Amino acid sequence: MQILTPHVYWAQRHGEIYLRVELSDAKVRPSVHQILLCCSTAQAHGAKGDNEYEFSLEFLEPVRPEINHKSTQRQVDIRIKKQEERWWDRLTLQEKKPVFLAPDFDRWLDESDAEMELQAKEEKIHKISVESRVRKDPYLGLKKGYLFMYNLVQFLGFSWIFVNMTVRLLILGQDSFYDTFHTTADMMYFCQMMAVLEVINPLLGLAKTGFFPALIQVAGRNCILFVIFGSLEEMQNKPVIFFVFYLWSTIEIFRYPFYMLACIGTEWKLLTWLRYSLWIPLYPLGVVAEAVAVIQSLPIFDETLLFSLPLPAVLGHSLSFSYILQLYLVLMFLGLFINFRHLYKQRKRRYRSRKRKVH
Ligand SMILES: CCCCCCCCCCCCC[C@@H](O)CC(=O)SCCNC(=O)CCNC(=O)[C@H](O)C(C)(C)COP(=O)(O)OP(=O)(O)OC[C@H]1O[C@@H](n2cnc3c(N)ncnc32)[C@H](O)[C@@H]1OP(=O)(O)O
Repeated sequence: MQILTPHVYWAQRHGEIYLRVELSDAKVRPSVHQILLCCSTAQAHGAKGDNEYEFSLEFLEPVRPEINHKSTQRQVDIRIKKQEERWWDRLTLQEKKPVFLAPDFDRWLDESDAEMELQAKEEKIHKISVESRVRKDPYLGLKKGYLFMYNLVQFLGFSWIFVNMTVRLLILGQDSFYDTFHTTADMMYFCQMMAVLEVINPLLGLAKTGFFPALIQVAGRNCILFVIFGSLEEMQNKPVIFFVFYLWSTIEIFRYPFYMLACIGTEWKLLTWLRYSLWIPLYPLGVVAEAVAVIQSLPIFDETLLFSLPLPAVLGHSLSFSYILQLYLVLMFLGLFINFRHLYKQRKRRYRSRKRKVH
């Protein structure tokens, strides 16, 4: 029986060499020593029938001694690890390619494609490790359950306010503006007191909300609700309350259900779009409405001297709370800027990562 040389096809990745030997039903005896691969196959079926086949390759750079090989009915697949993870310019030490060797176009990648493949593999491994770390959290179910209930309660509260105001507007028209506070304030107090949890949640690692944006949001609204509307009876029948409450509840009836779905790993595209788009007109309108409320309250604080700070006689009797509110007016627009930027980034991040997932 004569010894023949089989056709060998090759491809590489940064860390590995793939060889495919076109022989069927081969019993392979491969051995690799630093850079020399000797491969003999006993009694294989090749193009010239049953024969003994043999080939050897002197690799461009050192490889690891372990060889992974698998014979199938059609071919022999050999995988060899490179000693150093590096892209090779060619397979063999000799510049001239042996005649039995050819590229394996089924596996062939050029260097940049292989890099992208490597990157995709690393990203997949990273994702799996993050997911398994998250899965390891024994309280995950409890945390999600708590957040789900919190969001549900807020959704119901704000929906009640929104529906109540809408129905009253449809029935009473503009007259409904004047008693918004008396009909909805209790529920708004409840929802906004609960909203303090939105500042605490990120501190406890329960939600991924930004701490400062949440603080600005909750502190800003509660200042308007409790200090301006709650403590000044003269403000409580002003139409501005209608606009403030309506703008607040309009965003919340979309934001909380969006979070509820996130807690159970679901998403509705339209709801996501509304959560990440409605704030664009609503936020500035909300700040303007709140600013109008603050401006309307200034003379009332001056008159009633409520919350005024006592001063030494040489400086006058007291400092009206309206001065603090004027400073707050400036802070409001600073808060608007910070949160607008935050929400803009959240929107961009959301749509950028969604686009990437599609490809
Ligand atoms: C230091 C003293 C400060 C004094 C401040 C003085 C200045 C005050 C100025 C204040 C101006 C306020 C004006 C305002 O009251 C006017 C209005 O509200 S008008 C109505 C329109 N308003 C809005 O649209 C704002 C609504 N509010 C918000 O969007 C949030 O409160 C805000 C904190 C601003 C942003 O939210 P967040 O950072 O949470 O963004 P995301 O929604 O993208 O969430 C990020 C990820 O966290 C997950 N998450 C968040 N919360 C929950 C939750 N409760 N349950 C479950 N999951 C939650 C969310 O799913 C996101 O996860 P992922 O990234 O995986 O998608």
